[in-house]
Amino acid sequence: MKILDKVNYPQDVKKLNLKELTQLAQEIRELIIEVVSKNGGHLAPSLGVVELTLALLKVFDPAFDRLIWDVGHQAYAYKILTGRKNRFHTLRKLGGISGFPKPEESPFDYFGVGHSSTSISAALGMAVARDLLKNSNKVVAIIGDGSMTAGLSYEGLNQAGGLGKDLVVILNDNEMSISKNVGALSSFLSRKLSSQWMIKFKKEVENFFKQIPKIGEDLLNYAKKSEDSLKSFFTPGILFEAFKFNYIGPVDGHKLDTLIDVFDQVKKLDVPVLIHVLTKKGKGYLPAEKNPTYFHGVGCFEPETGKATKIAGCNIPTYTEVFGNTLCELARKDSKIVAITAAMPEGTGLNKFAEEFPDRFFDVGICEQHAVTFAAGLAKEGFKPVVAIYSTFLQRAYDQIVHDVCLQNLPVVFCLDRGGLVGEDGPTHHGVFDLSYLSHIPNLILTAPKDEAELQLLLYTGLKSRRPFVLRYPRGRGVGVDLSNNFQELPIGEGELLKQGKDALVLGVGSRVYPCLEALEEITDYDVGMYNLRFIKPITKNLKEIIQNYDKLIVVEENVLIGGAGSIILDYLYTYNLLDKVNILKIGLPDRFIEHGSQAELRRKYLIDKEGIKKQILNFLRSC
Ligand SMILES: Cc1ncc(C[n+]2csc(CCOP(=O)(O)OP(=O)(O)O)c2C)c(N)n1
Ligand SMILES: CC(=O)[C@@H](O)[C@H](O)COP(=O)(O)O
Ligand SMILES: [Mg+2]
Repeated sequence: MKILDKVNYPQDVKKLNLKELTQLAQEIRELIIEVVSKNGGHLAPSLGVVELTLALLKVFDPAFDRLIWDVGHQAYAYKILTGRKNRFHTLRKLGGISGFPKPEESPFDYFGVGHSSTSISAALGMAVARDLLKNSNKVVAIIGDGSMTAGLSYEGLNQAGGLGKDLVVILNDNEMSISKNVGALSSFLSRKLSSQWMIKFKKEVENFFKQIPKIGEDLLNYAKKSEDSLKSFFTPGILFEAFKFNYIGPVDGHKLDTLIDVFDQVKKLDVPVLIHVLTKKGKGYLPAEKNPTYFHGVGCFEPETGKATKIAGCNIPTYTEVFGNTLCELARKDSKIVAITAAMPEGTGLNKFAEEFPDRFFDVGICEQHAVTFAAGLAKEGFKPVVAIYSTFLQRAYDQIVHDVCLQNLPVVFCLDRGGLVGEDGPTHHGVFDLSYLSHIPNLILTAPKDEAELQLLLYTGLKSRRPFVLRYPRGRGVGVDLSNNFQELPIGEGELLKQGKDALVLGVGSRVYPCLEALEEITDYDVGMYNLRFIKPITKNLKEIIQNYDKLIVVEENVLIGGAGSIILDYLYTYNLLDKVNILKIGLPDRFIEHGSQAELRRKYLIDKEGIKKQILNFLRSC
């Protein structure tokens, strides 16, 4: 019988002895590999913290203590052991369990996460609340070394140390972000002292002092007393002790007995403690251990080999690939082009640029705010920075876009991948707000290519414009059009009429243009025109002429309706006193957080796929 068969909740874990826990770790890994090989997901991060999770649940009680995972992409074992073992096969499926801790899903998921580096601040808030309420629960934040590169983490550490609160921070250090971790902190953290080195060093110091006549013994005793401070000078402890955290570590994150002992000791303390745990990303599954970057967030694969189970016959490039290749092509002819990512070179497609132009590529770590202002500094000096950050993660750098780039009208090009519904990552990751949070910023040019070829032209245009310029494009493959090989600038603020029609005009945005065209092909009762609204800002300057013959307009976008392209068109009609002459339908996403599921399922459910668009257009035209 499997140990896992008799384990459903943390209280079941507490009953297990070391041997049973070790067996359970193996069984949990097998379950995670089996399910993720079918559903996709964050395999390597989750495999790396199985022992850490077991030790946490052995010592702490998540029904009483607050356990806050940072990002939460590594919490699969935690989900399995907190009542969701029997639903784990629904991971990231529409209607299934989320790939991230989600309070609506379980009380054990105490705080919602998905964007990195929030755990320490949230945990500190809970610790302060606990003390104000005179409660006695422990509060534990579990944060990775990559997430520790974000400034927000230090804001939390700083206040926590200042307040001196009873707070536990567990630093899960696997020396990896998605790619190899970057920055001074990463190299500082990996200054791990091998115990052999320390023992040899101490022996030599002892022998040295013993040779000193008369005072040697006293010096040796003094040295022994100061050994701890000497040691902390060499270990990363010195950094965290500067924040008034009591540093413990580094601890082997796969040795269950050690972890349980350390957690038991720490549980008795009532001061800020940081436990530095060393783990291996992908632990226990060789393909993931060998390639933790690929297996950080992976699609379906064959468990036996780790090989991706490819979607048959699909060789259309992704928007990401087209962006990365095109930027390399442009950078070969323009040495002023530099590229910036916030810890996501592979995800944004900048990995090829990094290989070809290592001196002009910058991975700043999970530091989106810094990335934007760093780009502004480069732009100020005449460079042409391209900042590639997912739409959802750029939300974190809103003020830097306003204050450091647009107000100074600096030529920074922002490439927002994952613009629109992203699918299985769900509400924390859907890039469905960018048209709303960017379109009101003065000086900013905001665009959405209808296909991968237009992405190339807009990227070229953006770099030529020497203006703050945004391209937003969807997760996934292009539509399969031929790519451009001779770039020409697109006129700023001009869209393109794709189809004549006399009864109504559809204004499509980005990824929705082709589904709109396909929908119009099936609408035979009406003669509906189609316009590609490739510039959301500045709105098409001759729009008045374009729409003057229509009394019905339909705007279609993969963005929330509030503040999106449809709102901008409404403002436009209001400004030119056209509101009473035109009936307008806005098709987009509702004022709510969209759940996880496949991109196709979600687009279908929220009526922004071809069928949904067709249905909404017909209902609208019939009602007019
Ligand atoms: C604000 C933000 N930027 C980027 C990401 C994308 N992201 C998710 S996990 C991750 C790396 C996290 O590294 P680490 O904290 O060390 O966790 P590990 O995967 O190594 O367990 C990144 C960059 C994110 N979730 N949030
Ligand atoms: C956990 C996290 O935030 C990233 O791993 C994200 O899931 C990557 O998304 P893509 O899979 O779209 O690159
Ligand atoms: Mg890491």
